[in-house]
Amino acid sequence: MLSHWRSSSTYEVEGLLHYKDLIPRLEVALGKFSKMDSAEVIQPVRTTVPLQKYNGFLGLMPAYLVHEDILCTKLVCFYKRESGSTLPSTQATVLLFDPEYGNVKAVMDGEVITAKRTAAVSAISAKLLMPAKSEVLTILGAGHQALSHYNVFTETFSFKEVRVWSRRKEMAERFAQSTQGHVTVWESVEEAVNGADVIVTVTGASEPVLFGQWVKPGAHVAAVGACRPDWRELDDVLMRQAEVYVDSREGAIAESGDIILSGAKVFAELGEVLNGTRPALREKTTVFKSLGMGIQDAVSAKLVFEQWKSKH
Ligand SMILES: NC(=O)c1ccc[n+]([C@@H]2O[C@H](COP(=O)([O-])OP(=O)(O)OC[C@H]3O[C@@H](n4cnc5c(N)ncnc54)[C@H](O)[C@@H]3O)[C@@H](O)[C@H]2O)c1
Ligand SMILES: O=C(O)[C@@H]1CCCCN1
Repeated sequence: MLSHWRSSSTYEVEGLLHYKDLIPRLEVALGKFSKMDSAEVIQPVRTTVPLQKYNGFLGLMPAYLVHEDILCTKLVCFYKRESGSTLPSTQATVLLFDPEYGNVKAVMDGEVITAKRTAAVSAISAKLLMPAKSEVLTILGAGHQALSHYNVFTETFSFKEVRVWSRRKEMAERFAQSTQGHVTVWESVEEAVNGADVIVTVTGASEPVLFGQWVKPGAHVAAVGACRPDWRELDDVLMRQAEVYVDSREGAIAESGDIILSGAKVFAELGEVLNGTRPALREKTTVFKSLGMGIQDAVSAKLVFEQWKSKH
């Protein structure tokens, strides 16, 4: 049984979860979810307990994939941190159950799972929706998600140029150094996204940082931050001019400030595109609004557990 904690388990999970295994399983799970058949997938919208005093929330994210027999929940705390804070913004633990007996089979660190499965789903969105000839990738934000997105996007696609912007330039510089200089640092969001084919927003912002007037027509935006109904990363212009895709419609209309406050219509779930029931409008400007789903943690946890068992 995996029952280690924090740093050692982060390290352990890191070595057991690989994008090449994760991406196909996430595609299958997203497709099943979008069939809206409770005989296949049961995943309520995440329950959130606001921690106003600390500018954060506790999220409970249970899911059951019936045929795969994966019963799982993630417990995640997320905080909006002041610039310069050294406290972590996300801490998470994933519990994998034996669905027949109800016992917990494994307790694993959820930070790597959260980082990798979120980035992998953004990569799936880009595979489906980015312009056919995409050369420039811009990442807004320079934290954990920025790194996992950089890793999976450069592993999966061949961009000629990767740019980063962060609200603190030194963090963007540190990020660029960690990639051995394969990323260029930009002073302003407007300059960083100028001409970009793919833009990943992975900030802790609660007000828009990316404005539609700066985005090249036809570009694809994977919008990963702003996970509360009153938080924004994207402005109304972008939300209204783009075709909006989501991971879960139900989650998006309950939790996404970018969707709720702009009044933008959701065009499709990624799973609907994967199932062939809604089109991938690659030639249009597209936004994939990611909120994160329990099924994504569940398939990741199963993979980690399988890999761990094969080594013990
Ligand atoms: N969609 C999902 O499934 C999912 C999963 C995990 C995290 N997230 C979200 O992704 C975002 C990034 O998470 P992370 O783990 O990389 O966090 P992190 O704390 O490691 O990094 C956050 C980055 O955002 C920047 N930032 C913070 N506040 C900002 C502001 N007001 N304006 C501009 N930049 C700001 C920070 O400087 C840092 O570069 C968060 O909003 C988090 O809620 C989404
Ligand atoms: O789906 C998730 O895991 C994250 C947790 C933090 C806030 C946003 N969503």
